Amino acid sequence: MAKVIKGTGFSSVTQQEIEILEDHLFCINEDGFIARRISPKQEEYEEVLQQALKEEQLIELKEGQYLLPGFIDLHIHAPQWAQSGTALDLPLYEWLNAHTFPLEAKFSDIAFAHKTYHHLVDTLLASGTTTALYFATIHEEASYILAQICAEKGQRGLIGKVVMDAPEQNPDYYRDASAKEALEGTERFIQRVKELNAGTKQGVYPVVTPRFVPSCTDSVLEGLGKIAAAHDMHVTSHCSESDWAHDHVKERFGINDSQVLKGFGLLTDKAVMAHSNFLSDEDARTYQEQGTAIAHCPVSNAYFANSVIPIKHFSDMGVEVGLGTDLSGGFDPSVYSAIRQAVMSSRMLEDGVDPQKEAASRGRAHSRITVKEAFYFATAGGGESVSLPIGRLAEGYAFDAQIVDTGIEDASMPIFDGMDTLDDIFEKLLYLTQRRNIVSVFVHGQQVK
Ligand SMILES: Nc1nc2[nH]cnc2c(=O)[nH]1
Repeated sequence: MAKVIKGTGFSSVTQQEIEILEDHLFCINEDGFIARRISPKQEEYEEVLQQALKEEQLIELKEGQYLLPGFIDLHIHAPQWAQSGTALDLPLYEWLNAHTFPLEAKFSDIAFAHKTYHHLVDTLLASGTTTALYFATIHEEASYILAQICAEKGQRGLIGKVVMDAPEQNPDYYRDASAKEALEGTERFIQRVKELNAGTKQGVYPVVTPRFVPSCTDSVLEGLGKIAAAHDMHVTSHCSESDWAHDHVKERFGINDSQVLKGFGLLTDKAVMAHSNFLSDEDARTYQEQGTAIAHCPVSNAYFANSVIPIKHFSDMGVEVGLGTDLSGGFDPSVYSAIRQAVMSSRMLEDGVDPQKEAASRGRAHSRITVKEAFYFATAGGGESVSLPIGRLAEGYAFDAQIVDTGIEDASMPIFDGMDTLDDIFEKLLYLTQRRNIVSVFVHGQQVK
């Protein structure tokens, strides 16, 4: 073994159920995977513990520290980190044109890309995000720099060079010159990131990334579908996010966003579609059949979605679900915030929000999710969505983890006199953890914080 971690951890079994791994040994092999998970009841516990001590491989959690899987952010716009926390009073379409496209255009400047992306990846790792599915920009060099920074700093990155070639929907100063150039650039980017990945332990992956249907011509969508199939690539995009985006696609094609994406070969089992708020049941069944996942972005949805997604309903239909921060439509880089908002938004959908209405007709029944379900989305669900063995503290999974210290000075949690069960502590961890509480982070067995 390369490392043995001793401590109490929490990991999802199903969406509703977690396992509490009290005082377990997590044995990490040279390849960065959890080779063995040993409970104190097992015979070999003491022997493995003593051996790890002797070989100086033991990392022992202190009193008040707990182990959680690293979080998976399924939807984040890396360049938008530079404007996080601003401009959220505008609707999506105006926000894109007035703020976001001008900002993203600046990533033709390599020095600016370096500065922003270093800062972002450090921030995410410090916040417990061990895997991120990124939108970069249309620029090949800046997008590649993001992949290099993930590789260097040890974050598992899935990185999309954004494609947006439709002249009517994108400004002249920020769009692909033609479908042909966009497709050639995507092919080159895929090859370069694949080569980079060959020397990277935790994995960096190129992703086919049409920004969203409104910003793409038919020919580029068709070409991207072919590239995704030819290279068996991850795919990501936005789908049916707001009234405007959803209706725009319906007017152009006469069918829903998701059916358009499917027609172009972009709804695959390695596809992750951000938002997906306005899916019909038929669309959700298509996701389920195709193995396509929803990146649920509850913070950003509060600003741009014009609705609350019935995430419980879609998840019960068997659609894979993970969480996204959606920087900077969402202002907070922490997946903890996404977990909290996912629970709160689902409660508001269930109860309804207009006090002028009768309670019985105010909300949508059976919509709430628990914090355990939101934790599942942030970990195991995210792993399933990108078809990688990540998101659980279980044998055969990559050791991606965060150690949370509940007693850290200035951020200690209200845990007194042995009153709390480990179930209570799990909930407190999810609701009260701040960045300062996250004292160590591991990706693929390597300590990165
Ligand atoms: N939230 C969000 N939605 C989009 N739709 C197209 N582009 C974007 C974006 O950058 N953010």
